[in-house]
Amino acid sequence: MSEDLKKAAALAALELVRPGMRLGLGTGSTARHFVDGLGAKVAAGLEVICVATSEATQAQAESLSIPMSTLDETPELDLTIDGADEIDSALRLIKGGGAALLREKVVAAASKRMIVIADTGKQVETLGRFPLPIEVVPFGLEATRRAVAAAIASSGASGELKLRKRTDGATLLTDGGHYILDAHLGRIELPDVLALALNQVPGVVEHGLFLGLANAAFLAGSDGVRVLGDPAGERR
Ligand SMILES: O=C[C@H](O)[C@H](O)[C@H](O)COP(=O)(O)O
Repeated sequence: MSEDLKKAAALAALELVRPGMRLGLGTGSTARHFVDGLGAKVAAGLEVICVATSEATQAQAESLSIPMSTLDETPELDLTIDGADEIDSALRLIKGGGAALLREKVVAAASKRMIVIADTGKQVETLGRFPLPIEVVPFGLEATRRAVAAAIASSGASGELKLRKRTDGATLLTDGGHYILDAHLGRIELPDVLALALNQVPGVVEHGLFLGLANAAFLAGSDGVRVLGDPAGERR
C-alpha cells in the first residue's frame, strides 16, 4: 500500500476528532500517519488526551507533544483509530502484524468507538490469508504451541504455527514481554469459534482476531476513501 493511500485513510479518520476527546492511538505504518496528522492539529491548538497502543506509538506521540495518558488514569476512551492487517465485510479484523495486538485490543475494548484505517487491499472475503498472530507467554512454549494447534483444529482450521523472529534472528518479544506464534491458516471460516477456542488455552495471552470491536473502516483506494460501517455509531 502506498504511503499516499495510508495517509488518505488516516486523514479521513482525523475528521472524526473533536476537541476534548479521549483517543486511543493505534500502531503501525497507517496509524503513524494518523498520529502525525493529530500532532499537527495539537500544535495548532486542538485539545485531546490520548492513550497509545505500543511503546513505538507512545514515543511518536511524545515527540509530537501530544498529551498522553494511560488506561489507569483514563480508563474510558471516546475513539480509537488503528490500522489492520485484514478486514472482512462484517468489520472483523486480523491485527498484530506489528506485534501490538494485546495493547491494541485492550485499548479498543476501552473505547466507545474503534475506527480502522487501511487501504482497500486489506479487505478480504474470508479472513486468514494474513497469518493470525497469537501472543503467548514464554513459559511452557512447546506445550502451549501444541494446545494452540489443537484449538485451531477444533475450529476446523489448519496450518503451520511459526514462532515470530526479529530480522536479526532472535525471538521477537512483544511490548508485554511475550512471544508471538503466527498461524498460517489460509482461511478462517469460523472466526468466532476459533477465537473462543484460543481464549481457552492457558498460556495464550491474546490473539489477533478482533471481533465486534470495529465500528467502521476508512478504506483508501485509487478512487478515494470508502467507508464501511457507521463511523458515528457507538458500541455502547
Ligand atoms: O500490531 C500491529 C497492528 O495490528 C497494525 O495496526 C497492523 O499490523 C497494520 O499495520 P500497517 O498499518 O503497518 O499495515
